[in-house]
Amino acid sequence: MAKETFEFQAETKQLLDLMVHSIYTNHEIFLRELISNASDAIDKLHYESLTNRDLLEGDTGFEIHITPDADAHTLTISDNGLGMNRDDLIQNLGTIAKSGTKAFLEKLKEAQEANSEVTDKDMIGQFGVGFYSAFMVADSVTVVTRKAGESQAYKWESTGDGQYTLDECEKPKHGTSIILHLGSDFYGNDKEENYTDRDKISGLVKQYSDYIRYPITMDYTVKEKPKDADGKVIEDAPEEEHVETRTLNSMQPLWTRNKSDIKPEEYKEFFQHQFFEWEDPMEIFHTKAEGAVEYTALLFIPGRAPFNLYYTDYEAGLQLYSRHVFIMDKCKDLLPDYLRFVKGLVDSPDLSLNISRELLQQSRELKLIGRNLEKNILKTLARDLDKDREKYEKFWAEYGKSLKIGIYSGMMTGENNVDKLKDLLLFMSSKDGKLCTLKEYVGRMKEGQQKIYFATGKDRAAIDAMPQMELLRDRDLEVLYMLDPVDEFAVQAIGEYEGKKFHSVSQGDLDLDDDEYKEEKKKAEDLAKDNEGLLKDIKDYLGDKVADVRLSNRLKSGAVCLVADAAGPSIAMEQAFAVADNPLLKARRILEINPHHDLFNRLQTLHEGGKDSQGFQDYCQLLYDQALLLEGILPDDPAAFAQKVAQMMAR
Ligand SMILES: Nc1ncnc2c1ncn2[C@@H]1O[C@H](COP(=O)(O)OP(=O)(O)OP(=O)(O)O)[C@@H](O)[C@H]1O
Repeated sequence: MAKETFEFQAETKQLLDLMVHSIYTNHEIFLRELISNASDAIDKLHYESLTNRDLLEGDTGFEIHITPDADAHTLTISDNGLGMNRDDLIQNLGTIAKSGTKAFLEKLKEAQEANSEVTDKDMIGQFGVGFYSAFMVADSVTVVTRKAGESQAYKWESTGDGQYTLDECEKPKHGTSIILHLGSDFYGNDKEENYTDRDKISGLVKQYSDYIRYPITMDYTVKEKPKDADGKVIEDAPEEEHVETRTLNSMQPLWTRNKSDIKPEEYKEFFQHQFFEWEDPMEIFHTKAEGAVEYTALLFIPGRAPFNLYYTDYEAGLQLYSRHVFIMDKCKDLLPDYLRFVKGLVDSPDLSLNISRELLQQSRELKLIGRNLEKNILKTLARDLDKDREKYEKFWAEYGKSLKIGIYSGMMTGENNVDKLKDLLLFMSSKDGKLCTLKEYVGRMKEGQQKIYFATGKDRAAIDAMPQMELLRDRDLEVLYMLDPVDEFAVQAIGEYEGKKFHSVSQGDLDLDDDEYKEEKKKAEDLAKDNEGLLKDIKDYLGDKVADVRLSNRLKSGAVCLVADAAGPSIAMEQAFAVADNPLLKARRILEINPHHDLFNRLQTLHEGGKDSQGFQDYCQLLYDQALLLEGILPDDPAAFAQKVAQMMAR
C-alpha cells in the first residue's frame, strides 16, 4: 500500500486550528490527555484478554513508557494497549464522532467572547478533544500503532493543517506510540516549557496522572561507580553509565485509598480529569461496603448540570471496575434515571469479569449495589436539605428538574418514586418568594385550609398578575408557584401530601372553606340562572373552543379568566403536551366571566341588542382572546384580535 493522504473532517479541522493557534495557555495538559488515552487502550486490551489471552501475544506487563529525546526534539508516549488498525485510525483520529464537540467549540467561543474565568484547562477534554491537544506543543505528530491480534502496523502523520497521511509500517509490539515533534518553544534548556526535560515530565506525571493504574515509566541514564560481588561500591573505580527504568506514578487508584488520607484537592483533580469536568463537585460520596455484597464507590454530584442533561444524547451511568480492572464506562443500571447526573465509579470484587457486559448489568449484585447507592445519595440530600439549606438550594437549582421528572416518570415505569422524592421537592411560595418544601407548606397552612394551592406560569410576576390569584391573596392563602412545565406533572403524580390534595388556582372550584366564599358562590349560581340565555349564547358563539362559559366567583377585579375543568389536565399541562407534539391531552377550557365587572353589564346590554349583532360577537371573541393572553397563549388569530381592539379604541 502506498502512502495515502486524507482530509480531516471539517469539525476536526476547526478543532485543530484552535489547538495549533492555541488560545490555550495551559499546554502541559496534553501529556495527561495522551497518558489517559494510553491507559484507556490498555484497559480495553486487559478486558478483552480476559476472554482471549492470545491477544496479549505473550506480553503480560502493561506499561506506558515515555521517551523524551532532547537531540531529536521529540517526546514519545508508548503503550502496549489495544492499538488501532487502519479503520480505527481513520475513525478515531480523523473525525470527531461526538456530538458534544460542536457544543464544545461553541462554548469555547462564548467563553472567549465573554472573557470568562473558565480556563482552557477546565474546558479541554470535557468534550473529548484529548488527542488533538498534542498539536498545542507539537509541529507534527506521528502515530505508530498495531492492533493486538492483527499483523499489519500503520503510521499516521499530520502537521495539524487539515490533512493526515496513512502508511503501512512495521511494529513488533502491539499498542501505540505517539511521537510528538515538539515546536521550537517546547524544547531546549533555555525554555520554560521544555518537554524533553525529565524532571518536568516526571513532575507532570505526578501532578496529573499519579493514580493511573498502569506503570508510567521513563528511562534515566545513571552514572554510578560499579559495585563488587557483595554489593559494595568500588570507590576507586571510574563511574559507569547505565540505563535505569523508573516508574513515575504511585499507581494506587484514588478510591482504594483511605478516605482520611485523601486531600480535597486530590478528589477534585480526580473528578475533573476522570469525568471531564471543569468545576468542583458539589458533593462527594466515598463509601466502602462489606456484607451481602462488597464494593467501593466514589460518586460525585458535579457542580453544574451538563447542558444536555435532559436530551437524548446525554449518556448517564457509572464506571464499573472489578478488583480495579476496568469493565465498562457508562453502566446505566446502577442508579435510577432520576439520578442520571451523578458521576463516578463502582469497584466490586463481586462483579464477574467473565460474563458479558449485558448480563453483568442484570446481575443481582449490581442491583443490590445500585439500591444501596441510591439510598445513600437520597439520605445525603435529605441531610443537606435539613442542615445546609443554602447548599441544598444550589443543588436544587441544578438538578431539581431531574427529581421532578423522576416522580412522574416513575408512574409510567412502575417505580414508586413519590415516597422517595416528595420530601426533597422545593417550590417557590407566594408567601415570601422563597423556596419551600411540601412539609413546610402544610405545616403553616391556615386553619380549615383543605388544599395545597398552586399556580402555573412562566415566572413569578406572570403568576402574581393572574386574576385567579387575587382571591387567594385576599384570603392570605399561600400558593406554590409552578414555574417549570414539569412541576405540574410531578404534583399530579404525588396527588396528595399528608392528606391534602393539590389544587390549581386555574382549575375547578377553589372550594374555600369560609362563609364569604360560600355566599359568593351561591350568589354567582343565582346570577348564572338569571343570565342563562346570555351565557348559552356566548358559548354557542365560541363553539368548541370552550367546554363551558360560567360566571366566576374567583375573580375580584379581573374581567375574565380561563380555567380548566377539575377532571382532566390543566391548561398549562395541555400547553406542555402541545410543545412535546402530543396534542392528545386537551384541557376542558372553561371561560369564567366576572359578573361584578362593568364589562359584564356592557355584555348584557349588547346581548339585548341580539346575539347575532356584530357588537356582541366582537365582545365574545375579545373576551376569549383576553383570557387566552392571560394564560400566556396567543389568540388563534392575532391579526383579527388587534384589528378589533383598534376599532374599539377608535370609537
Ligand atoms: N494510545 C491510544 N491507543 C489506542 N487508541 C487510541 C489511543 N489514543 C487515542 N486513541 C483512539 O482515538 C480516539 C480519540 O481520542 P481522543 O483523545 O481524541 O478522544 P477520547 O479519548 O475518545 O475522548 P476523551 O478525551 O474525551 O476521553 C480514542 O477514543 C481512541 O479510540
